[in-house]
Amino acid sequence: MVAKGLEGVVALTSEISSIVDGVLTYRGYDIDDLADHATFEEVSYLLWNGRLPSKSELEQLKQELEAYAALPEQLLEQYKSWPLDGHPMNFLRTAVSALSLYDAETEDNSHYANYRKSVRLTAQLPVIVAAFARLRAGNEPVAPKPGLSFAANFLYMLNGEVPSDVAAKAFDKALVLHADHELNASTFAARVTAATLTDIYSDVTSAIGALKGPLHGGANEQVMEMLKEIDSLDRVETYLQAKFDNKEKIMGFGHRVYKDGDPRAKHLREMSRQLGEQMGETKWYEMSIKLDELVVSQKGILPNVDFYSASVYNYLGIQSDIFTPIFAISRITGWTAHALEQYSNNRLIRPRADYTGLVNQKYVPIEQR
Ligand SMILES: CC(=O)SCCNC(=O)CCNC(=O)[C@H](O)C(C)(C)COP(=O)(O)OP(=O)(O)OC[C@H]1O[C@@H](n2cnc3c(N)ncnc32)[C@H](O)[C@@H]1OP(=O)(O)O
Ligand SMILES: O=C([O-])CC(=O)C(=O)O
Repeated sequence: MVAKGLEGVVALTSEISSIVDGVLTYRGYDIDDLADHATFEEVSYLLWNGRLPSKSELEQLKQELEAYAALPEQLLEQYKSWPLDGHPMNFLRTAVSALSLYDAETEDNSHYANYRKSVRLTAQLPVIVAAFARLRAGNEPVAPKPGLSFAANFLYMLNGEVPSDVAAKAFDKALVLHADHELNASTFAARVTAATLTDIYSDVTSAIGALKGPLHGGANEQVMEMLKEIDSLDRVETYLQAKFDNKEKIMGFGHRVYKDGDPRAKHLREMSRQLGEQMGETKWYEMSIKLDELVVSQKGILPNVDFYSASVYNYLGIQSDIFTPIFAISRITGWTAHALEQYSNNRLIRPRADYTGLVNQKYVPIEQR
């Protein structure tokens, strides 16, 4: 029996995050609790180490994140010669792969070296994404500002201005909500890669490639494109009806594991409402609410994490093709925590396929074909 899409298959054990009866936990902490109280730096430490940091451990992590953020100067120079008109996820995937060439520890698969690389990658991903966004707009990259939180620093490097407290807090919460999610497709890709005992840059490169797809992390960008295409509240119904008639999927809805709703969506919905009100531009929030009500009432399918994150990032002034890279900036902590776990108790991941192709073929010389 083939489990198409591996639905319901338990492929491995993990102590990192769990989804049971619609409740998501990181290391045993309910996502609602973490979203309301924890910072992204604390959550990163939690995912990697299995416990919340003490004050001094958190301080040390913050210092490491600041110290590791600088990209190799040569690589930063090279970025300027790379094509900047492609998708930012292609740039990010290539940039992470290129980083492996500049790291003396790339081939060191000891736990401590891989832990250091996890922190380094977490520090460097936002720098890469912000540098890309600025270079393609014809601006010079902005170096990270010591003393800012991880979330505030990304917005600072992107826009060249220290963000408001409201924006930095909202972004921090979005990062917390996206940090890990059990055996989602990109994390599975990272673990399959790690299970060959290759290096952690390879694991993350695989994961970025998997996250980019519109059925996974790429959906947040598609949601914003949909909102922009609809563009006004009174067009939502007609737009949706046409989608339903054409049997097209509505981006940001549905989930392989959650059938009664994604616990992260309510936080993002509330953030979208608050940001919309604060900015005096509730249109994107109101359209999202209407889409949500109609998809739920007509199809019984609920919004996932990608749905309200789109309007949240849009309210924060971020361009829609940077949404999925932002997902990666957060999920890098989950990917690397899973890679560390995989290396610590490894077995090659190699399932079987049920062969349904031709049989008994005989080679025919090319002249006779
Ligand atoms: C961070 C994340 O990765 S969250 C997910 C982000 N992806 C999206 O938002 C893309 C839109 N959603 C989807 O494509 C799917 O719901 C997925 C990929 C998330 C889950 O896929 P699966 O578990 O394989 O469910 P599947 O695609 O088989 O859907 C089951 C049924 O619900 C329908 N359905 C699922 N999602 C949607 C949707 N967004 N819009 C309309 N119908 C949908 C399917 O058409 C299918 O109907 P059928 O049984 O009549 O054929
Ligand atoms: O778990 C999944 O299939 C997708 C998801 O929601 C995530 O990666 O956050």
